[in-house]
Amino acid sequence: MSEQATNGQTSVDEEYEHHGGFPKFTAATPGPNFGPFIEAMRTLQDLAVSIDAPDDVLAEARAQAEALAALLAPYEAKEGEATGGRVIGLPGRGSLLMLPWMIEKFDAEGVRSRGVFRRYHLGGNAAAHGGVLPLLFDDIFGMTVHAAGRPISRTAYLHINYRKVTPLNVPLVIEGRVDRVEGRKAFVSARLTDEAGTLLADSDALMVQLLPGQQ
Ligand SMILES: CCCCCCCCCCCC(=O)SCCNC(=O)CCNC(=O)[C@H](O)C(C)(C)COP(=O)(O)OP(=O)(O)OC[C@H]1O[C@@H](n2cnc3c(N)ncnc32)[C@H](O)[C@@H]1OP(=O)(O)O
Repeated sequence: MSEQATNGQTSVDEEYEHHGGFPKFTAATPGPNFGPFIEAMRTLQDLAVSIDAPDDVLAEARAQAEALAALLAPYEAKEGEATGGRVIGLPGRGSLLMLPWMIEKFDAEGVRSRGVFRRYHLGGNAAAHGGVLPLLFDDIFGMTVHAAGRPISRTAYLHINYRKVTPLNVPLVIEGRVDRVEGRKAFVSARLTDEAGTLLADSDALMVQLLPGQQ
């Protein structure tokens, strides 16, 4: 992406053109411990939602968790500067919020990502919580419009058809594409399938490019 004006300053127009009113994000290149740290945090989330432990074990876990929070608190950084969410080579771009999936394809034809829903995504009956799927679809749509060369846009609506229950810990694939563009509006769609191609959910959404200066 070309972000610099000829005088070395990022022009407002260029900033808007590429970021659509969102904060400017640049890729982060953390040290080798960041990825394993985030993965360990996900394992903790899996355990936090699934354990049935005695209270003395919980007392020790609480103490260790509070110590870890105290260790990290001095390093809290603002949006756009925190490492999480800016590491393209890590699952979920290194964000604990995002699904820990890896991008396989990112171009104007569309975006494809692959991964699993984990124990901490459990809704009921061994299936993913229905509220987690919009997060996956919304993020793939955000990436899809960006990969198509449009500024990062804001989701106006997002509709999901839940076709089959979404299993945990089974490799799945999501593919998104831009179906049509009308000025500021990009109409996008995506399909979530298993590796055999069985459709689990599909979605369509409207992504609206922000106007200059729009909050
Ligand atoms: C590698 C890095 C990648 C990084 C990738 C990571 C990116 C993640 C991206 C995540 C994206 C998000 O989740 S964003 C967060 C969730 N979304 C939001 O919070 C959006 C909140 N809503 C808004 O801000 C606003 O309503 C907007 C911006 C969507 C639209 O407001 P506006 O700018 O005033 O425009 P407005 O005139 O109302 O609408 C523009 C056109 O869209 C149509 N329109 C607007 N809303 C709707 C609607 N719900 N359903 C139908 N049509 C609609 C209007 O009719 C109009 O059509 P016409 O008359 O012109 O034909």
